Amino acid sequence: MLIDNYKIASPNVADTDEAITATYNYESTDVEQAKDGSWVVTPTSTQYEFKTHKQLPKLGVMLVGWGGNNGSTLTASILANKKGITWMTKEGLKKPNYYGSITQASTCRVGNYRGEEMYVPMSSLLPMVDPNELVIGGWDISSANLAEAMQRAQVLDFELQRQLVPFMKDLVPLPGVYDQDFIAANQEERADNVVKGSKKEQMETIRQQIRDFKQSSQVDKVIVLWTANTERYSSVAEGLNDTAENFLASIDKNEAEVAPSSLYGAACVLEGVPFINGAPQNTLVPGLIDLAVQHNVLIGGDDFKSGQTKLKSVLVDFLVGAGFKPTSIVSYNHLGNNDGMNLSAPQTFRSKEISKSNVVDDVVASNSILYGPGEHPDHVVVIKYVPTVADSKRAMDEYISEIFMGGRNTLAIHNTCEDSLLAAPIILDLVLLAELISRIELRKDGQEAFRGFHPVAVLLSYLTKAPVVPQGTPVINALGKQRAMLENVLRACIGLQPDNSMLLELK
Ligand SMILES: NC(=O)c1ccc[n+]([C@@H]2O[C@H](COP(=O)([O-])OP(=O)(O)OC[C@H]3O[C@@H](n4cnc5c(N)ncnc54)[C@H](O)[C@@H]3O)[C@@H](O)[C@H]2O)c1
Ligand SMILES: O=P([O-])([O-])O[C@@H]1[C@@H](O)[C@H](O)[C@@H](O)[C@H](O)[C@@H]1O
Repeated sequence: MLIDNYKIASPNVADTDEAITATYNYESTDVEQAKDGSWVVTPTSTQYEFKTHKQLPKLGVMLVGWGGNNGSTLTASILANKKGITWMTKEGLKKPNYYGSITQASTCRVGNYRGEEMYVPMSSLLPMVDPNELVIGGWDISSANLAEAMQRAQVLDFELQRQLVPFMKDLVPLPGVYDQDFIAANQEERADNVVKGSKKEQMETIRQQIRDFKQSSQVDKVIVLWTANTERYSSVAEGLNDTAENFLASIDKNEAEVAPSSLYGAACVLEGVPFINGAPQNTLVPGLIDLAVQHNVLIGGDDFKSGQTKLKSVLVDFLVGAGFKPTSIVSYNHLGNNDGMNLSAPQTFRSKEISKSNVVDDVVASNSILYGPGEHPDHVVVIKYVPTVADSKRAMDEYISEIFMGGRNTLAIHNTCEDSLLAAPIILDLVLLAELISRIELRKDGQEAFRGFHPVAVLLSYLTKAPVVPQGTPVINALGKQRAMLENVLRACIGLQPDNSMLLELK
């Protein structure tokens, strides 16, 4: 049963007009190796205090690549939800929704009432910005307005598009920073709306555009998210982008190897604006991460985890967790949108191949019963550009696993859907959760001052194929663990322990 009108009755939770403050016992373990080589696992309990500020900002979102399939689809969908626009289709009347968003369409278990499992919307756990109130803007190297972009994307039903055109035709992307060396050559014909000048001048232009947007839209906060084309990887080198100082110096020196996406990231950090990378390239080079940490500005990424890879991070976790040994994973897909066209170039495909391939590493490494040192399933990723299917991506996967007594199990999966209808709600969650995270402070027992989370927003991992994590911390790709990490931190902020599924009270 779903309940959305509830309160937490706990002596450890104080809920005032300004903030929700919760004292929380964090139960974990400490693992040490004894002198004789044996291992000792010691349960630990650490007291944390969480403070979540409740004042919701008028939130502005600036999308890099606003005129793309994802950007135009998200903009259209928020307008349709906000205005309650319905549309007729051959299957009947359709209503707008936010399916595919965990904040807007998923629930969390809070307990059992007289034998019935009780759930609450994830969005009710802590005060969260209403997506219908977002103010959206952004950049695109294509000058097409958002109505033209929506039509170009061929994602939404015609009857819905027709009703949205009046609300979108006057939304025009800001000129973007374009460097043909970083995306496929086939994108050049699209690039009629670009910022000229040196890299330093381009970065300063982006900074000014952010300030202008904040001023003109009268928002309290801005979050910038990259949903522009996938770039090739940037080289990472000492003296180039290994530290904040070297990274900024490289921009000053107009260093060719500084990618447009990293320029947007630098502009955001210097403006104190969170920056999230929804594509697979290594935008967040070490120097940019260092800059974000120095300025304590939230950054996150990489690459929305939307469909084929999201399923992979569940399926391999299930197989290995069940004691089966995946030995071959082949992921093929074809799509016909501009993303697919951009990915038809080897250098941009390579960026995507990396993010789609590394997603099983944590699960494989978790089971040395199945996998010897350095052993890994065969893993192949293929992406082909087929214009006819447009945004309706066709994904075909084959998983072969060794099972009991020399047996073999083969799973063949076919998955078809508009890629942008998977990505748009993920963009929404990234933005809403990044804003929420920035309002949460915490302190550990005995520490005086509250502090924010580490600027590298590992809590966004559920939404990304290749989570960027603070240096020296593990990369978790298994979807269940990623979701648990996020939900349990939100639960801790209202004094609730993780839902451990033990149901001891019923046994
Ligand atoms: N399911 C998904 O759609 C999905 C999942 C994961 C990641 N992604 C990534 O999201 C990104 C967007 O996907 P899409 O389908 O919307 O692609 P798209 O090609 O339709 O949109 C990208 C937009 O970015 C613009 N652009 C390119 N370089 C720019 C720059 N430097 N500055 C400003 N604008 C720029 C392009 O003109 C285009 O309008 C891609 O990188 C894709 O790999 C998509
Ligand atoms: O579905 P998924 O693997 O999460 O991600 C998608 C890929 O399958 C597709 O090839 C690519 O074009 C999209 O940008 C997205 O990355």
